[in-house]
Amino acid sequence: MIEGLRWISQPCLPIDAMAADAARRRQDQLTKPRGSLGRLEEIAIRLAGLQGTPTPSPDPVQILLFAADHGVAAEGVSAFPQTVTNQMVRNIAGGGAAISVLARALDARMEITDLGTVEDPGPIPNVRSERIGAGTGNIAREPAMTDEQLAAAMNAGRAATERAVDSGARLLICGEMGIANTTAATALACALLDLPAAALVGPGTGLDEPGVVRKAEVITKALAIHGSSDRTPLDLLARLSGFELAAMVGAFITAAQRGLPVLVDGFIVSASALAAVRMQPEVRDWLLFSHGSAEPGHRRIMAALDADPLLDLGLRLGEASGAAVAVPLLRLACALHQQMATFGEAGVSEV
Ligand SMILES: Cc1cc2ncn([C@H]3O[C@H](COP(=O)(O)O)[C@@H](O)[C@H]3O)c2cc1C
Ligand SMILES: O=C(O)c1cccnc1
Repeated sequence: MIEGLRWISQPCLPIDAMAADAARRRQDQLTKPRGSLGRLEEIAIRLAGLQGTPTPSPDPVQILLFAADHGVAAEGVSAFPQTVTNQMVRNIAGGGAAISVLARALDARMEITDLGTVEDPGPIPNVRSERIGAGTGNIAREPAMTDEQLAAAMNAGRAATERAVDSGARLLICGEMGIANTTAATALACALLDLPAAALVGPGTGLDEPGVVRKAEVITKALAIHGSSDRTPLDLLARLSGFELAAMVGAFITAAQRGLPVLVDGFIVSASALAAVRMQPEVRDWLLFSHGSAEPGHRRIMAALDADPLLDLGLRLGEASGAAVAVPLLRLACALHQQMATFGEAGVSEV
């Protein structure tokens, strides 16, 4: 085990089956035909079991946003230049990005961490700097990161999650910003699922057809160098992913160990979730999934995780935007669970 990562194998917290059963019984007593609130019932029951309470709630919601650059951007695998990562970190912190608007509208807490964008013109207001390097290595030629960098990234995600737990957060959302990170996420997922690049590759920020073909070739090259099936998920994470992806893996494992439910965003975040589950299968119990991403490989990752995301809105942004959009659903599911009258209370006849 890599020095500084021994905590990965610590057990996850068990789910409170009694709280989930009590929530299920309450749902069946509320003034509606049994099961008629569909997945909203499921959400309340799941959260009750995860939070160990008859009064589940996603609030306070903590959003952790991790940003980093990717050496593989040099292969022309994104429709946008690498400098956009740092520019978008400033935009997110300045309030103008999609996630900035969503976090504000939801009154959610957000912490932004720069783990290594290539531009470094000094501190950015409201952004934590935990620079691990000036972006990762180009995975088409070399490993993305060293074991030391992997440990630093995963520990940054762990520490951010511990801060969230200690400050009373009841739902964790992770998001990312990193030009070319759909290439890293696709390579990682292909290696973990033992699938070829063509099975998962997609346009990311908007590559045209020839661009997607080139991107698949780059991923195929990366998989040939690093993707050997006898490598551990941790090794694949170091070789094929990115600092922000590794931080999210650390965050998810820590959340499950500390008992904090997670709402997983789109394609990129799901690749990290898959890696976390491969390292610690019990992490799966702590994950809810917000939406199906338009990035084609997302479906494969959802199938591998036996996940059925709540929404299907054609989103393909990242930044935790889809998870943020699903928060009102969780709020409404919990409000219904807590505030609806039972048949007995309302004097409504049961069958
Ligand atoms: C302006 C802008 C804002 C974004 N916000 C999220 N992403 C998303 O796009 C990137 C991944 O796509 P690819 O692998 O094709 O580069 C990530 O930063 C992801 O968060 C953005 C991308 C852009 C251009
Ligand atoms: O679903 C995502 O996370 C995604 C898809 C395309 C581009 N950026 C992010």
